[in-house]
Amino acid sequence: MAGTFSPVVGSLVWVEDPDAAWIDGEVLELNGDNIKVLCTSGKTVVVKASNVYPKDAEAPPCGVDDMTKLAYLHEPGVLDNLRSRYDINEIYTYTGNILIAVNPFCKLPHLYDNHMMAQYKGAAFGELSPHPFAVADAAYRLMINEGISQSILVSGESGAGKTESTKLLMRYLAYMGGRAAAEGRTVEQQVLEDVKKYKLGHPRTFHYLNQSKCFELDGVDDSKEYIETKRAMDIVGISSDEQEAIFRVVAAVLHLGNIEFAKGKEIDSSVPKDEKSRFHLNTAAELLMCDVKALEDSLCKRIIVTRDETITKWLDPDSAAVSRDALAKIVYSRLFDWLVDTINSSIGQDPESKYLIGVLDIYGFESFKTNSFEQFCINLTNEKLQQHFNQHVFKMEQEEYTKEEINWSYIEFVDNQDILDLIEKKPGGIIALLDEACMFPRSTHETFAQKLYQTFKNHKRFSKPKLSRTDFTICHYAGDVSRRI
Ligand SMILES: Nc1ncnc2c1ncn2[C@@H]1O[C@H](COP(=O)(O)OP(=O)(O)OP(=O)(O)O)[C@@H](O)[C@H]1O
Repeated sequence: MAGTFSPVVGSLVWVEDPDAAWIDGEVLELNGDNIKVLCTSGKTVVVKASNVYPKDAEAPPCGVDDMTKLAYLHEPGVLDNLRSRYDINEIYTYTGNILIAVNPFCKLPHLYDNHMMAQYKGAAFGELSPHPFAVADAAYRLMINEGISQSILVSGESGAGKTESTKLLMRYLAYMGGRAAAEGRTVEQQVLEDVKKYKLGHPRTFHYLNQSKCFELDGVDDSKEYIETKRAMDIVGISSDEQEAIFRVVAAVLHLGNIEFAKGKEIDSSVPKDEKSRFHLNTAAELLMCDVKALEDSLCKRIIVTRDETITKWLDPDSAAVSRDALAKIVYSRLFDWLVDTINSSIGQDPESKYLIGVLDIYGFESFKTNSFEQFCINLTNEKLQQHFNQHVFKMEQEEYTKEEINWSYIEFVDNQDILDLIEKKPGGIIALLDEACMFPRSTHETFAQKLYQTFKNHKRFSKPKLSRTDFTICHYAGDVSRRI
């Protein structure tokens, strides 16, 4: 866009600013390739003509709810529109059928209540203010009326608010297909009964909860969240007996975490450390409905089954603590898996079903000073989705315009294919190099680092890299490769 725009004296423009990202101003002088701009901040800057973007003087001060209505759909125009809307507490904006959400970093309960869901039910897309409920409703209606499965992709950087948006989408879909919850006792009553039944106390007293030393968050009311969680479980059809079992298991995990061990009578053996540890052991067994001696043995002993015999080995206190944490993790993880299965079948996921709505909430793009291999994989997935998005949205839309004979100008977008090639292309791409390096012992890692350095150096986006070979650090030879660029 900047390339095709020829500013004249008096043009309103956007110029890049190191602090504010973009700042608007008026062109004062043109001098060959350079132009002088008087910014609204009062400062005058001289910039390359190819680096300024036109500003729409007629843009409404409160922004537009669908950015396809903008005169110029370029980065400063999009950001300015989102900021104008954010200033009037409008965090959602459409770009066609894409919903853009800006993280409000505060609770906005009035936006998401039952009344809101009722309003969006069946409303034509675009008729009401942009909202995740509108996206979910459109997907639901398309699936029901056209008999086509739907996908909703939620993407964005880490912490942008994807999971919150996903929860809203799921809440709306559950509302469309679920049933209402029954409320009885007051919030306080219910929370207190719980605390009592599961022998729980303040989070500060539980090892698994007190590591961060953060027990309260501004704007988060734990009792309300608890009731919300129970209500959500009611909505997806988890019975009260099952809910009771879920809370019992979670409480049991917390009690397990508080069992400490001391040396026992036998060599290298262990026993619960004191009365407090015994109390937590007994409560965990009670909540898990298992024999307390069997639970103690499972923590303090290891049974090794060989072809000929079964050997019981005592564990020392440190090993018993490891065994305790492993048990807590596996119980919690099984509970999680059970919840996913139960929710899927409760909300009617039927393996025979012809259609479905998939909601993908991916890990957000992350960039730290030192990135782990996991972050590298997360970022690759994001790059691949971006490529899919580019091809699907830009290509498809532009084909549609051509078909309809609509007068349009080609929309420029940054093609990230070169990044994907750098990572995935065979041979010579980072993954291929990693594969190669992981097959050989540590001694080959210097060669690997050299090849990786060369790959970056040859790459067009890094053709003048401010990199040195020591910027590539390789951790274990089993394939855990840390990347520092
Ligand atoms: N619509 C919203 N209303 C209120 N708070 C929000 C909203 N969206 C995001 N937040 C706040 O931002 C925080 C981070 O959001 P969230 O966990 O959804 O990010 P994410 O994009 O899923 O991050 P990651 O990729 O790291 O998982 C939330 O814990 C919440 O405090």
